[in-house]
Amino acid sequence: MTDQFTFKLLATDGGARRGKISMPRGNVRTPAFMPVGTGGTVKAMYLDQVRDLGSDIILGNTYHLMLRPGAERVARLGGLHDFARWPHPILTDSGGFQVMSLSGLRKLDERGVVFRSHIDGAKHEMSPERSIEIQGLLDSDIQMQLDECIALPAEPAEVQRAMELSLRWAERCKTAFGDQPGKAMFGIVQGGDVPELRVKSAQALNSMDLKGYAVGGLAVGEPQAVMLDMLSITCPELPENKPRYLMGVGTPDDILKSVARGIDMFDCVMPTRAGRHGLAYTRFGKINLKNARHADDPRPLDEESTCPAARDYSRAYLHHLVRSNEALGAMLLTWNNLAYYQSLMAEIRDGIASGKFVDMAARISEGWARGDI
Ligand SMILES: Nc1cc(N)c2c(=O)[nH][nH]c(=O)c2c1
Repeated sequence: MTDQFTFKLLATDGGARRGKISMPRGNVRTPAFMPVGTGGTVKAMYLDQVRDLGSDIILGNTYHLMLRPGAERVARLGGLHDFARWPHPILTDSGGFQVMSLSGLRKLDERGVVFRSHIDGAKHEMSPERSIEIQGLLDSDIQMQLDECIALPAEPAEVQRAMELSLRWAERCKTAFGDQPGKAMFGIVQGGDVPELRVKSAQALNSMDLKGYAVGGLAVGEPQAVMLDMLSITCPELPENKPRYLMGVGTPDDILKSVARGIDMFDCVMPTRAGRHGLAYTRFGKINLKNARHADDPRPLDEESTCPAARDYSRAYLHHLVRSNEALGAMLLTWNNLAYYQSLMAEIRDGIASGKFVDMAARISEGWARGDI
C-alpha cells in the first residue's frame, strides 16, 4: 500500500507503454480501460462483476453526480467509494464536457460556465474551483481540470481561444487542488486538429508539473486518422514518467492504435452503451444481436471466453432477449462487452511486456476482419 500517487513505466514496445499507477486505494495496470460509472453505477452491472472482469479503476461523471444525488450529499454519506461500494480507484471528469454536451449551456466565460440542469432546468454555475471542489466532495482519486472542448471541425481561431482558456483554467484547478499526495489532478491537452496548438497546449501543461495528462478534444466527430495524427504530435510532448489518458476513446481498434502512439488510459461508454442496444463486442468483431439471422443460432458469442455471458448463452437466446427488450439482454451483453474490453487490455499489456505488441495487434485485428460471425 502507498500514501502517494505515483506512476512507473515498466516496459515499452515501440510507442506502446506498459506501466503501473499506484495510489492509496489501489494500483492501475496500464494500458487501462476505465468503465464509465456515470451516476455512481456502471449501467446494467454489479460493481463486483466490473471488478471481477479486471477493472482496476472506474470513471464517475461529475456533471451527473452534482445534479443527482448532489456532491454535498455524497460527501455526507462518506464519498463516492462508500456510496457506490467501490473501494478501488475512481477517476472523475470535470463536468465541463457534459455541461457543453448535455445541459442547456447558458454562458461560458473566463469565470466558468453557467448552465441549466437537463433534469429540472435549475441554474448552476461551474468554475474551475467549483469543479475541483465537487470532485473533492466525491473523494475522487484522479480529478480532471475543467476545460473547454469544442467539436471538430472548427476554425483555428476558435480552437486557439478554447485551448488558451483551458490552460488558464488548468492553472486555477492546480491551485484549487493544492497538495493532496495520494490523489492527482490531471491537465487536459486541447488544440483540436491544429498541430502547433496541440504542441503549445502540451508544453504549457508540462510546465505545470502535474501528476498526469489527458488528451482531450478528440473523439468529438473527427475521422480516426485525424485523432491518431494528433496523438502522434501530442504524446511526444508529454513527460514519459506521467500517465497519459485519452478521453472518451474508444472502439477496440481505436484503443490498439492509440496504445501504439503512447496512450496509457482510456474511458468510453461504447461497451456499456452498445450492450444496452443489442451490440456485442467479440474477438471476431461486432455482432448486432437484433439481426434476425441470429434467431436460430445455437452458438454462444465465444465458446472460449471466460465470461459466462459470452460462453453459456446462445445467440438465439440473446437475440430473443434483445428483440423482447428484456433487461437481461442488456445485462448479458454489457457483461460480455466489458469482459471483452478488459481481456483486450490484458492482452495488450502482455503484448507490450513481452515485446510482441505489433504481432499481437495484427493478430487481434485479423480476428475482427474474419467476418464469418
Ligand atoms: N472525447 C472527450 C470526452 C470527454 N469526456 C472529455 C472531457 O471530459 N473533457 N475534455 C475533453 O476534451 C473531452 C473529450
